[in-house]
Amino acid sequence: MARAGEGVSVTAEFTVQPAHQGAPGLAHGGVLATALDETLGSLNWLLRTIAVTGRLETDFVRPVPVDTVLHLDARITAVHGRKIYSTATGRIGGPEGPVAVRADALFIEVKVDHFIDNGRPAEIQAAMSDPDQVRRARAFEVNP
Ligand SMILES: CCCCCCCCCC(=O)SCCNC(=O)CCNC(=O)[C@H](O)C(C)(C)COP(=O)(O)OP(=O)(O)OC[C@H]1O[C@@H](n2cnc3c(N)ncnc32)[C@H](O)[C@@H]1OP(=O)(O)O
Repeated sequence: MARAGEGVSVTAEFTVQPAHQGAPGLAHGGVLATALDETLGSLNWLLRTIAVTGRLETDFVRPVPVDTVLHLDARITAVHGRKIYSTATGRIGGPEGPVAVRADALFIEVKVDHFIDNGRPAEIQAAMSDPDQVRRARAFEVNP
């Protein structure tokens, strides 16, 4: 669950589950990168822009144990043509706790055809025929 903040920003929390571990008892870096990517990606909804991740540069600053709540904070830093630049931090021990992960991202605006042309037809068809408008829109955002 992500919430709009001041300016073009969002905050979110992600709880590291046992299924997310890489080294014993610690979050896998790829899962943490996914949490950052998802939080950064939700910023584009505030701009009402359809965009995909072109570049995601991640710093892993501290190990994140299983059962930890990662407090995510993301904001847009610049928009230039189709390019949307954004940055995010993930803190542990609370929203003001130490930074465990951070990322800088570049999202590229695309037409909805990006998904229709490149996605698997069965999933595209299922998403497009969902009578719930909100679910239909969000189906393109995150895998169920
Ligand atoms: C309906 C709701 C949808 C919600 C989506 C939520 C997404 C969730 C987050 C994700 O995980 S998205 C999935 C992972 N990402 C991808 O699958 C993207 C795969 N890559 C592509 O499809 C294409 O590379 C891409 C659409 C990103 C760019 O191809 P284009 O041919 O449209 O762009 P082009 O090459 O013309 O580049 C446009 C500008 O962006 C720049 N650019 C593109 N990719 C870049 C890159 N990787 N690094 C730096 N710059 C990049 C490029 O230099 C150029 O800059 P300039 O305008 O200044 O010339």
